Amino acid sequence: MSSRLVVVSNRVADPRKTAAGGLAVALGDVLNKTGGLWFGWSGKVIEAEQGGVAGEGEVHTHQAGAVKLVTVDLSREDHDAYYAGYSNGVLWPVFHYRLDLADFDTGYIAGYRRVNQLFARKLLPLLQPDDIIWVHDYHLIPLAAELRALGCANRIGFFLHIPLPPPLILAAIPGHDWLIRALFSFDLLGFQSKADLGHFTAYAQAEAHAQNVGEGRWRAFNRTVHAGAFPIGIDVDEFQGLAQAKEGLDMYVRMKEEYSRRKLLVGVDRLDYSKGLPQRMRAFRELLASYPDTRDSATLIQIASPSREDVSAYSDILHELESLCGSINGNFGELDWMPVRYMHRTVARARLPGLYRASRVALVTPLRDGMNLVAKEFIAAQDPEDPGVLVLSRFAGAAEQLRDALLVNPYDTAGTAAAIHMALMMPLEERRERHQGLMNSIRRYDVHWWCDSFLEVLGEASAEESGTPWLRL
Ligand SMILES: O=P(O)(O)OC[C@H]1O[C@H](O[C@H]2O[C@H](CO)[C@@H](O)[C@H](O)[C@H]2O)[C@H](O)[C@@H](O)[C@@H]1O
Ligand SMILES: O=c1ccn([C@@H]2O[C@H](COP(=O)(O)OP(=O)(O)O)[C@@H](O)[C@H]2O)c(=O)[nH]1
Repeated sequence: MSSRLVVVSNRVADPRKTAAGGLAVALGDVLNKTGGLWFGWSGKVIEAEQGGVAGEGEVHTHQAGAVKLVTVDLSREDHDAYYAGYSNGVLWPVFHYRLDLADFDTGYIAGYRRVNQLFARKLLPLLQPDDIIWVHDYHLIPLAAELRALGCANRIGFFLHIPLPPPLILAAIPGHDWLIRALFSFDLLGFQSKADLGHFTAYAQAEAHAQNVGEGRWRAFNRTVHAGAFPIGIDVDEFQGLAQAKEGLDMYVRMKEEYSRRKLLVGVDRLDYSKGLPQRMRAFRELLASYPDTRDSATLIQIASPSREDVSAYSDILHELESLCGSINGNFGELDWMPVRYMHRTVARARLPGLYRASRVALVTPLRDGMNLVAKEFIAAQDPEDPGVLVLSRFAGAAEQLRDALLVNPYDTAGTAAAIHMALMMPLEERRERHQGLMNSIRRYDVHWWCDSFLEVLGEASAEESGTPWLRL
């Protein structure tokens, strides 16, 4: 591809360093290879007494290997309305089917628009005419429309990393029509799964009266947009390399020694209500209660990395989880065995492959998840001769691809406990067969496939076909 790639996302990270959160990890992998420009929020919030004025952000430029990182600071007011407020207080819960947790009655939308306009203003002067722009995630749905309003005629694609719910859930958002109209300013829309794509096309037809004008092409508001499912993957070789590097090997050896008498289960998640952590703990408690052979032998290491602590639903889940872990250890623990080891901390990504490889079972049981890269990392890190078993929620985007995992309904406590027990007892031959099937899938649909196939379709979308770029919001 000769055009330069310009990636825009809320979260930007030095691609040579590790980051918690699947989006930053995946984009770091992609940009490390292609080079280009990565634009987004600096992660810095400027308080009013430091001169933080709503709408104005200082721009920082930093060369990180082949990637030019350009980031903008946000004022406290903008950050609170755009990130904590509209993105994570409205869009995140609704897109994860949690209308009960959404904070609709707010003025957040003004801050959300203000930051998208700020991003458009700061990005526009950095663009070259044949740049391909790839915008990521729910924080930036109106960005193409704002760029178009400033005269940007570049090809612009959008990838949604989180689920898209069915039309009647989406329609609960005040101004949902405005959001979906904004999507039509892009040339290509990518979703994580066929289910999410189906929800978009159902919404587009029912609410926006979109017409299907060819394979994957939808016309509404005088614009034609392509839409497709592009499930994100991982860089399998890079992850396996981490497993073989010193830190990965040290971790593996330490875990194997420490748990030589036990079967290790592992969970690695941001502490987010979408990840189903309390439900997982209840299933683990049910396992210990109903399958006595697991007592004194199964140990669950749960890493819950801190996330979005300024949104109240996140502090509620922390207390619930801590109390469940405490009661499981209190009720089932012995002097020489604690069933749950819980850490509220981010663990460096380089240490995870060793932990995954030493574990017999991974519990990836979100109530909803766009994809879930931890599931794929766990598979990549296994020893094919003696692999662990993946217990995976049917509500993770990854479940559409990873059919050889043990698929569970995380709301069904007894059913999930039974699946965990089956995973712990699974004979070697079946573990190998399932692992082989899972490896084939993550290798075929890896992060390079994701990036190449998205950019190929975006490259084919022509300006004439997309129609007038000046879609007014
Ligand atoms: O940036 P944060 O608010 O700290 O949150 C971290 C990221 O969480 C979400 O990740 C999603 O993208 C993953 C990769 O596609 C996917 O596997 C996972 O299922 C999603 O939850 C969020 O979408 C990102 O924007 C955040 O950066
Ligand atoms: O303590 C942690 C927790 C998570 N991760 C990484 O963060 C990403 C999480 O991505 P996923 O798609 O599973 O979920 P998200 O957090 O993006 O919703 C994975 O690459 C994990 O290896 C990490 O490095 N350290």
